[in-house]
Order: sequence, then structure tokens, then C-alpha cells
Amino acid sequence: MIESQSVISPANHKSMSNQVQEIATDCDKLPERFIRKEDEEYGNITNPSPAEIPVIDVSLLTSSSHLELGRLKSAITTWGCFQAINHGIEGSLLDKVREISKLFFSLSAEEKKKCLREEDDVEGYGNDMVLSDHQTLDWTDRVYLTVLPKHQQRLQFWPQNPNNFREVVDEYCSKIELINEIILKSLARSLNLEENCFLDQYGPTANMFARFNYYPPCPWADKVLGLKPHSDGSATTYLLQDKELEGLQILKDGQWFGVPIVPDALTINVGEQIEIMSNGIFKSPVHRALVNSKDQRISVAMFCNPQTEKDIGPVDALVTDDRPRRYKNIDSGLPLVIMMEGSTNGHHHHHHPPPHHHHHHRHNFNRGAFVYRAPRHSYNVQHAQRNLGQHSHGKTNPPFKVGHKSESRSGYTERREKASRKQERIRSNRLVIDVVSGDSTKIMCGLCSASTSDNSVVAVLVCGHVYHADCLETRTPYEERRDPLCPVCVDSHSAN
Ligand SMILES: O=C(O)CCC(=O)C(=O)O
Ligand SMILES: [Fe+2]
Repeated sequence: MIESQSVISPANHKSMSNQVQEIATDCDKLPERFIRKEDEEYGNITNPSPAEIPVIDVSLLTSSSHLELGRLKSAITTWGCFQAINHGIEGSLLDKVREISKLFFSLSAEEKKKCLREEDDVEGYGNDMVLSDHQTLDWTDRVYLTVLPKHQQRLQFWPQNPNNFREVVDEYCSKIELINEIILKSLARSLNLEENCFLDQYGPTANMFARFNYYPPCPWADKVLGLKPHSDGSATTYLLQDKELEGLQILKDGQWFGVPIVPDALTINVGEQIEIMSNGIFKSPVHRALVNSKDQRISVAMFCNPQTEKDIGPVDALVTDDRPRRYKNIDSGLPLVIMMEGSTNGHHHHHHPPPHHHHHHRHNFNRGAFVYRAPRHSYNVQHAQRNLGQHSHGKTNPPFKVGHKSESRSGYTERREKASRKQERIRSNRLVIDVVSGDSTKIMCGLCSASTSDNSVVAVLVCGHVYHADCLETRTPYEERRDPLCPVCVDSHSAN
């Protein structure tokens, strides 16, 4: 039997000897690290209503009739996603994609480990990256690959077995590229915008990432999650669901809905970047995956993104007097940063050792990887992660957006704005999670004056002021927690 300790310890994590698939077969007791927390952070697991997600005929989107465009707009504004049929990919190719995924995950552990990701990297075969001692682990193994631009493919992480793996993925990728172009244009047209207005933010070398999700059967299926609630950090995501087994759920109006399987459909959702480009008209949906007690489930997600290092932001035509700018421009090439739990800000009950390695995939944790983000109502994963070891029930979580660490270097002082104007306090809706590197720029918490570069949870407000999330939480009235006022700005404002 495998000890749960060997799963969680960052030190042992290095060897990555325990894929979930092995745990599933070797363990007779569910390692504690996988047990999801029974509170509002994850919501009710059982019997969700089916999501009535519109089925959209992609071939009609390019026709002269605007009916399908209207349905698309309604789907995305309501659900953030739709089921795409007649998308131009043959069922036989979809089956091949499923087949290569299934074959790969059915290989021996030894064979699969030829593609094992490195510990400070996201690319390759592996499981949920251990970023925190208090993180609940997802019941999933995966292969994560850069597929576009082609010259950035890192073939050492690509399965050689089955031997048509690469060929199938490349073919699938080029088909997805075509659909993506149609979808981006259609999204623009559905808002009566010039059809290239989203595509124009892409630059000549768009990115695509593939993630093959494998959810082993789990004897404790009702105690774990396959994937924690998150929204995708991509611009758009093309999900090929398992052919037989449902498991995807989507959060809408504070309630979870099960996403049905539509044969040969692709489940397409917008990610954070389209949310930003559309100035919030399109919402990147929060979703999660459940696992099954008897059967494995496989899904394949293709994440499409603008070229790295392109700035993205709300398109001009969508910033109006009625709808002021809700997001700042973001350098799409900045690595997402990963949040770690706090340790030295004086508010924590436990001392958490710093992460084993500080520079967790800073260079490569790009938007293809998903981003945990707060659903609009119930919880916030940053906080969830921070709280996991503490079993805090009935406590409402601060929704502070955690910032791009790099913002601090790119002159946020210029961007300081009066905190009292609401839309200006709304940061990029991306929940950016920060692996605060031990030697990163020292930024002081505006409240307790201790350094924030000590692996604490950091809240960077849109004014650029930085706080320990705990410090800010303490200072912020409950009603304002989704959108905290900046204490420093408020003080200086009232002093004037
Ligand atoms: O497995 C699923 O259905 C969801 C996968 C997903 O959300 C992801 O890979 O980002
Ligand atoms: Fe996702």
C-alpha cells in the first residue's frame, strides 16, 4: 500500500513515482490528499441537473443567416460554452484522438514514464502538480503538450507509443485551428463587430496546447474530484469528451450542471482571454470534472491562445460609456504565476514550509495550462488552497485576484488609479496564481509591512498596491470581499 505521505511530500514529489493511475490500483485506502473538502468551496457533488447547453451547427455560422450566430451569442453569454456539431472534423478522426489517448494511458507505467514531465515543468506526462502542502490533489493523470507553434513542440515529451500519436495530434490540431478561426470570427460577428477583431489580437504565431486527461476509476469517487473547479486561461478551449462517460460539470448561477455527451460534438468554451477581449460580455465558465467509481474517463482539451508576448485587452468597440473597460491589457506572454500558501505573515496558524523549489515552471506555465479562478459566487480556489489544511467551514473566502508578479516590474505605479472608482478596482479577471519566488522582487504588504515575497498569498489590487490576502481580508468588510477597496488608496483619498 502506498502511504499518502509519499504522494504529497514535495521532497518525494521529485521522483513522481505515484501517478494517480498507480494509486488507484495499489492503494486500499484513499490517500488523504485527494479528499475534497466538504464545504462550499466545491459545492454539492451529487445529481446535478443536466446543463441545457445549446448545440450549435458550426457550418451554419458562416452562412448568411444570422440565426445561428444569435444562438451562439446566447450560448456563450449564458453558459460560456456550447456543443459544436458539423464542425468539420470527421467522427473517425475524433475516434482516433480518443484511441491514441486510451492506448497511451493503458501502457505500462514504465513505458509512460518515458514522457514524464520534469518536476519544474508542465509539459509531458504527469499528475496534478504539487504546489502546496495543503492542496487537494486531482484524481487525474495527464499528458500536456505544446502543439503550436510547431517549432516549439518538445518532442521528448510526446508519446512514441502508439506510434501514430504525433501524426494524429498534428492532424487534429490543424483541424482545430480551422474551427478556431471560424469560432473567433463568429463570436465577433455575433456582437456585430468586425469579424477579425478577436483574431487581430492573435499575432502570426498562435499557440495551441493539448491536454489529455485521464481519470482512473476511483473506488472513492464521491470523495474526490477529477479536476478542481477552474476556468481555462486560454482564449478558447475545444474539449473532446469521453464517448461514454459523463463527468464534466459547469457552474452557472451558483449551481453545478452536468454537461451531457453529444455524439461527435466538441464542447467549446471561451477562456479568460476572450472574456477579457470581450470586455466581460463573454464569460469564461467555471467547470470541474468528476470521476467514476468503475470506469476510466478520458477527455482531450485543446487550448487555443494568442501568440505569447502579445498584449491582449478589451476590443475598443466594446468599451463604451455604458460598459466601461473592465480589464486591463495583459501581456499574454507573461507566465502565469502560481499561488503558494502563506507562511510568515503572522496570520497563519500553521507554519508551512516553503515549497521545495521556488521556480516552479515560471517560464512555462503559460495560458495553456488552466487557471484556477473564483467562480462568481461561492468560493475562491486561492483561498481554498490556502485553507485546505485548516478545514475552515462556513468561512467566506476573500476573492482577491492574485496578480501577475511581473506587474510589479512593469511599472504598475504608472497605472495607479483612484481606488474609489469601482471599475478601476476590477483587475484582470484572470486569477493568477503565484509561485512567489524566494528571490523575486521584494514587495511590502501595504498593511503589515512585511515582505510579500515569502510564499504568502498575495493580493495585488488594480491600483498596484499589494497585500497579504489575509491582511486585506481582515480589513475588508464582508460585502466588499469580492471587490475590496484598497486601504492605502482610501486613506490617501480621505486625507486629501
Ligand atoms: O475532463 C473534462 O471534461 C474537463 C477537462 C478540462 O476542463 C480541462 O482540461 O481544462
Ligand atoms: Fe478546463
